[in-house]
Amino acid sequence: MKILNVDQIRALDQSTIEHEPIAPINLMERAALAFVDWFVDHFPNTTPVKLFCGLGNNGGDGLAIARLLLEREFPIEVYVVRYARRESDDFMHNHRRLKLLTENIRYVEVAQEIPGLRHNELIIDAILGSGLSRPTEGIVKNVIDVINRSPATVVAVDIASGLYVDKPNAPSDTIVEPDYTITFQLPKLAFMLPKNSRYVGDWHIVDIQLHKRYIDLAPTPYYYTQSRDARLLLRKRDKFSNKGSFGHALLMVGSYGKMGAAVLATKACLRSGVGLLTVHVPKCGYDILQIAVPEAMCRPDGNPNVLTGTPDRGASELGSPTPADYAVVGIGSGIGQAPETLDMLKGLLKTLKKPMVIDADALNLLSENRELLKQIPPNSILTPHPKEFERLTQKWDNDYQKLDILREFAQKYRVVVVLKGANSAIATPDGDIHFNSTGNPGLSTGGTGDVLTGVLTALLAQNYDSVEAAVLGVFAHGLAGDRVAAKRGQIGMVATDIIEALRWE
Ligand SMILES: NC(=O)C1=CN([C@@H]2O[C@H](COP(=O)(O)OP(=O)(O)OC[C@H]3O[C@@H](n4cnc5c(N)ncnc54)[C@H](OP(=O)(O)O)[C@@H]3O)[C@@H](O)[C@H]2O)[C@@H](O)CC1
Ligand SMILES: [K+]
Repeated sequence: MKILNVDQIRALDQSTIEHEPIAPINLMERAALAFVDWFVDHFPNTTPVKLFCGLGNNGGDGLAIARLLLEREFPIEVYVVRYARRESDDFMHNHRRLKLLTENIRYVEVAQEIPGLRHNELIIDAILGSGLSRPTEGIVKNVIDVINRSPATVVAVDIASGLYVDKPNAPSDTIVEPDYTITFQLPKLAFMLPKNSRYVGDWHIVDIQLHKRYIDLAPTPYYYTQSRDARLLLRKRDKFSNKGSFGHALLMVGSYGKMGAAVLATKACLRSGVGLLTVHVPKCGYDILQIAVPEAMCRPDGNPNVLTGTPDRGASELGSPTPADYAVVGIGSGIGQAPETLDMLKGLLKTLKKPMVIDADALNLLSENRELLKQIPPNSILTPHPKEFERLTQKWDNDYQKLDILREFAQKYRVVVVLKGANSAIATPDGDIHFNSTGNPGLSTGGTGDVLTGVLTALLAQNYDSVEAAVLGVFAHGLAGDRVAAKRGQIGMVATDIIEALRWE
């Protein structure tokens, strides 16, 4: 699903009006109805509602919502925040319609006119929407402060008042902190960014049938991966396939004390459809791996504790293939940062041409030796968490700058970068960024990154292209986390649960 910028959202509105065609006021009615459908599904009509609206079209939506909720017998009070003298046409229209139904519309121009808010009430925030052009101030700021201090549940219409759709707010900006945001048609870039989470809450999209062709043609670097997007990427298995059809992967993982990471990556790789899997581990990990995962072949390193890349004498794999002989190499989980391991990584980068998966300590080794970055095979997938990415690049002032740095890095080195976190951001060599929709805070626990490395290695081995593998793998990994959370909660979740919950249909 695409994420459009604020100018495109405005143009989409116009395009819908012209092409459907539909009168603007009827489009506003459609938006209000879609909001109300969600609302009545979530709150009983005994809940007292206070609705705050501004004077533009977000406020117009609010007035239409107020009328529709009154018709559904919600006890609702409407407060028009009069920050200016100019109302939009559709605001005026809905104001007239609402007045036919109720006298109970109040106007807030000074702080004394702001009502008290109680915990059993619901607040609907329709003060400012995507038309925000400057920081909130004066009476708008006062109202937002009162809303944010109140214990009431807050639902924002389209976007929290005071939050920009696609550019950074200043730390000093006053912005509504909603429990829910019900947004029209498309997700907004602001919703994807970690620092905005308190200004977004739990967000949901409602479909208001905006012009589909405009959306299809609109250029954008930003995408949001939902279930149907992921399903389109997933391939079915051919009836006549065999294990050779799904690639032979090599994982180079583990070190003394970190063999758990190796086992997790191995199991996840096998649970993600790889045809054959060889795992190169330091010699100390040989028994561990063979016992823990009988499905994988093991290539013990000559070194007892860390990876050097040189197999132990007597390692019995047929014809002793080199890493370049495998369909894909996944490297990093639990490998540590020993000098011998760095030498191994340097050697691999010199010889490997096919995309690799690079994670964890392999990324830390790269950040200590940035001259190696340009040797990474094109279309490799790197999976840093924000701290690892900062070490690879630089500090950022805000989440938008982080996206710029992410995009530039992926383009410069022609790699796919999975920046892990809530709404993991996947940057492609072409400059696109795909935000993931699955996953939950339960995934913030040791070993889940190793699981992802295994998943991505398996997908590359099966010949998914790197962007598809990253988008699909990250989605499936997060979805597995959501399944575990639904079954046993977020707090007790461990990485092994994620592996068990992976599904590929
Ligand atoms: N697009 C769509 O697809 C659909 C959109 N719909 C709805 O329309 C909403 C967008 O409406 P909108 O464009 O009228 O802007 P809105 O946010 O109501 O602001 C009003 C005006 O306030 C002003 N202003 C700006 N910042 C300010 C500040 N800090 N303090 C005070 N004033 C400030 C600014 O005017 P300015 O002063 O900059 O000229 C601005 O124009 C959208 O969120 C959705 O709810 C749906 O109905 C149907 C489908
Ligand atoms: K709003």
